Amino acid sequence: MGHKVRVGIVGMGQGGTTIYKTLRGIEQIEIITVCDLRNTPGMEMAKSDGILTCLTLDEVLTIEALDVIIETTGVPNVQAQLQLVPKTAATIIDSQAANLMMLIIEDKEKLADIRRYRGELDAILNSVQEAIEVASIDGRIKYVNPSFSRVTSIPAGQRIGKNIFEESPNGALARSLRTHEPVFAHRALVGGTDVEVISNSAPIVVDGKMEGAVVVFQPLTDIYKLMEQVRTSNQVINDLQTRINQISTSSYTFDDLIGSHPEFENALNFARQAAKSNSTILITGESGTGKELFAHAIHGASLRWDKPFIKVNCAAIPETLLESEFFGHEKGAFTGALKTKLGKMELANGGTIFLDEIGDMNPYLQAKLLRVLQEMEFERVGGTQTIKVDVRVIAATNRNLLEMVKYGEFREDLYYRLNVLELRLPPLRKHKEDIPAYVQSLIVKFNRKFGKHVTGLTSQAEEMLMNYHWPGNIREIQNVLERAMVSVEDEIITHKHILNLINPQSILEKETRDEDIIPIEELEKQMISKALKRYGNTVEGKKEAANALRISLATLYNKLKVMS
Ligand SMILES: Nc1ncnc2c1ncn2[C@@H]1O[C@H](COP(=O)(O)OP(=O)(O)OP(=O)(O)O)[C@@H](O)[C@H]1O
Repeated sequence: MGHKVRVGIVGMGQGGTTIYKTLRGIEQIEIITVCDLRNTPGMEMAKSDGILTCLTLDEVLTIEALDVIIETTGVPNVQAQLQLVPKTAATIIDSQAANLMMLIIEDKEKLADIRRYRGELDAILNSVQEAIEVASIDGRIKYVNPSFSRVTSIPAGQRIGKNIFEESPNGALARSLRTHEPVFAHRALVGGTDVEVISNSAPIVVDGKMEGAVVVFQPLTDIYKLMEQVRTSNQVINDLQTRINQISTSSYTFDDLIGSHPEFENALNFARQAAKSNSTILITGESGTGKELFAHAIHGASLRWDKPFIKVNCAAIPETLLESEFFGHEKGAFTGALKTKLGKMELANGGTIFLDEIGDMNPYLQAKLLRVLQEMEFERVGGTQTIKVDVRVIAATNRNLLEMVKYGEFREDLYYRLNVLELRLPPLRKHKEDIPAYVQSLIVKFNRKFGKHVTGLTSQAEEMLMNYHWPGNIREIQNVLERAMVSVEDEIITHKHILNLINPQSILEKETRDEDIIPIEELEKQMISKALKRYGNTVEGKKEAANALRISLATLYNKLKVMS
């Protein structure tokens, strides 16, 4: 390689600086000096590059062996002085020639800029998921990005050069070209394909003149996929929410149980003992005697207190769902089983499952439950994997299971499995002495709820409550008190507030005490109304009532006719 061309630049304004910047990147050129009487940014730059800087042309001219001096000042004096430099010493490029040089350089720089933009744009267009297509104002397709080909399966080569008015005359792009307006959320098939897309298009305007248009679109399937993902995520959130709701660590303790009558005390003591063991407990008692409350308290006092307490109301779940409620199901186990779902048994793992209304469980499930109680293992509906759990079972019922066993309505083996420890809760009428304490606690509770200041009840009202039969037990006394508290205006509840709230028929029933002898006919009436109260006045209820009374349904209807 020959020797480098040694250059000096006179005038380091904008032009000189541009020339400087360009020349310094060229390997065959060595910039020896730059010159300007002002300290321009170009001078600064050269200084920091380690180039000799001069303030006057004279200084430049003292430097020997410059091959070329580029003059960019355009100042006549300077030009004149330079003309005197002998051609053999250095070639002078004057300001005109330098201007020309600058124009060429600037153009080259612009081109480089454009190339850079183009590179960036290509990278963007190639990386977006959306399909992009550009057409010129006459409809000629000029560009499609790779996503366009992915979405439509049309290779770029088969699309570019064609006319959009022929290919997709009703698409958003053609429409924007026709109307000169943007188009939003246009749903259509991409021309010649069955790909449904949703597109947005806009005119391309250069210097106020529309030169073409661009369309951006996504296949609906992509959007559906996204929606599907959103739906699945929502499902997960919902599942977790229900799980959180289901997993209630029990909220009641033995301290919440009011009552000091010996019969109630016995139940309490028994329950406290039972809480310490892991044995299955069967809680029996009429409706509203506090079976659920006891179950909570037992769990709360057991070693499992910090683990889940899961309640299943065996009567409330439709029979078809009961099995999946209990054992969960695998995805696709049946129509509608879109996701794998954990059953209550799995949710209760480590804790306690409370099987309320166990007497209402269907025979098929009774058999399944028996196996779970024996082995503590089961399979999800539609699943093959055996799942092992450690769950304490507390069951409750207001029905006479032993009797149901006798009549084949409840599995005997299951009954004995459940009835390891039996906690019998006395009906309220058996521990009436506890009524004043209940009432007092309810008054406190409802004062808070209704913002009242009731202090108690008259002795006549209290006597009325004591004499009542309370078929609905504590739940009923709660309802009666709540309604009385709504109507009371003073601080004392009187018998008038209560009179209409309790069922006089029950007082009548109460009056025939156990030891009284009453006419058989009367007893029959009482038994029939008791049975109907228990099973309900519906056709189904009457069937069950007839069953329990051991008479045919027809006989029951006859007797009811006579009674009314
Ligand atoms: N000993 C008690 N002290 C205070 N409140 C009680 C007591 N027993 C029950 N209760 C309250 O009485 C209501 C009924 O109790 P719970 O739901 O436990 O009865 P249950 O026997 O499970 O009834 P069912 O068989 O109808 O489901 C609840 O509001 C409960 O808090």
